[in-house]
Amino acid sequence: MLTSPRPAADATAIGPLPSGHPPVKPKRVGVLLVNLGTPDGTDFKPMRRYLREFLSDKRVIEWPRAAWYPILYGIVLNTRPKKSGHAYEQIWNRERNESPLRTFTRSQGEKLAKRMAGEADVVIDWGMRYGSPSIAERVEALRERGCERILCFPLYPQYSASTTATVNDKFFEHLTSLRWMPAVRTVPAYHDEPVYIEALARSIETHLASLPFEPERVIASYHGIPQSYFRKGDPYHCHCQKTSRLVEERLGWEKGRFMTTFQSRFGPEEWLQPYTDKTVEALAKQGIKRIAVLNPGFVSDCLETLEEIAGEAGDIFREHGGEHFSHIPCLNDSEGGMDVIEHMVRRELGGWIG
Ligand SMILES: C=CC1=C(C)c2cc3[nH]c(cc4nc(cc5[nH]c(cc1n2)c(C)c5CCC(=O)O)C(CCC(=O)O)=C4C)c(C)c3C=C
Ligand SMILES: [Fe+2]
Ligand SMILES: [Fe+2]
Repeated sequence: MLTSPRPAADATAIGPLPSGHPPVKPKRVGVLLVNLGTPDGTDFKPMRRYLREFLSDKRVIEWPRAAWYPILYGIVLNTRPKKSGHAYEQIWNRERNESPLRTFTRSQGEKLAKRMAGEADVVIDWGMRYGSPSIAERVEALRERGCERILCFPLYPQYSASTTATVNDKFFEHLTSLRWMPAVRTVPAYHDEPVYIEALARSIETHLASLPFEPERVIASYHGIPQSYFRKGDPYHCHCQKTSRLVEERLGWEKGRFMTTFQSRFGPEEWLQPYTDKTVEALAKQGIKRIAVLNPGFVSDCLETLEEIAGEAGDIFREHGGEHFSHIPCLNDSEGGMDVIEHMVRRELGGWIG
């Protein structure tokens, strides 16, 4: 729990309380940053617990339960925890014994609290859709501090039902259990916000300037979703394309140097294309020797960016004749990244603060 240093409002301002009255708390405004989630450890048990919660979510896997559960419980949860645990081991933050996603999310919360320190009675907290700290736990912690208004911020620049909506679902689900429900708001997608586009463009320029080579192609690789979700009306694909178009316009490069792809296929369906791994392979085969890849859809580096892109995609590129591969880090808790988070929070708190 991260609080601005201003003293709390005077809780006794309403006068003496009748006996048996529950304690009166100072009125505060809470901000809850929520990212996807992460296992508590890389061993089979915590991995299975996390994957079970994640892959049981109907917003993530939309197949009928009667078809999906036999596969989930019969195959996926017996095989994937070991494989994923091994992948997480490659990127695990051993100092804190946690995944990078949790480390970055915590740091974003702490840095946001410092940036909001001038605001009276604003409390910043963070949680995860799957695993810990849970949304319910952190909403309760905010209410304990007197937050009668809560802004829930799903940390996804591009909206998808499989990410943004499921965070909001879980948030609202907890509210249904409360007698005294806080007033709530949720932060919308910000795929085309100028502050976000500028932060991405600058992170690309800064990173490229630090490289000993000049990439012939720079690829914006987004997490994919099944094409069927897109056909049912999920705006995610359009949000990704718009982010890429705006970044490309801002960079002002020659046409064709900046590309957009989709990574992390899961299951037998067709996912959004072009696929990142296939594109990287094709570029290497075409004789392209130098590329850089960024992940604009991820607010923090995580398994999908550090292992799948910085690791695997780099290997694929080199195996097929590429020579220089560089991963451009996510905005994480950088100044530019924090500018984006602070901008969105201040805008969405309009009328609640200041
Ligand atoms: C049908 C399956 C999946 C959909 C749809 C999906 C959408 C989606 N996911 C992210 C962001 C992240 N996904 C992460 C891991 C991950 N995603 C899926 C499946 C779907 N994702 C799986 C099976 C996994 C786990 C991989 C494993 O452990 O084996 C992560 C990484 C979490 C971490 O701790 O590092 C993120 C982040 C987005 C943005 C998205 C749709 C827009
Ligand atoms: Fe995912
Ligand atoms: Fe589209």
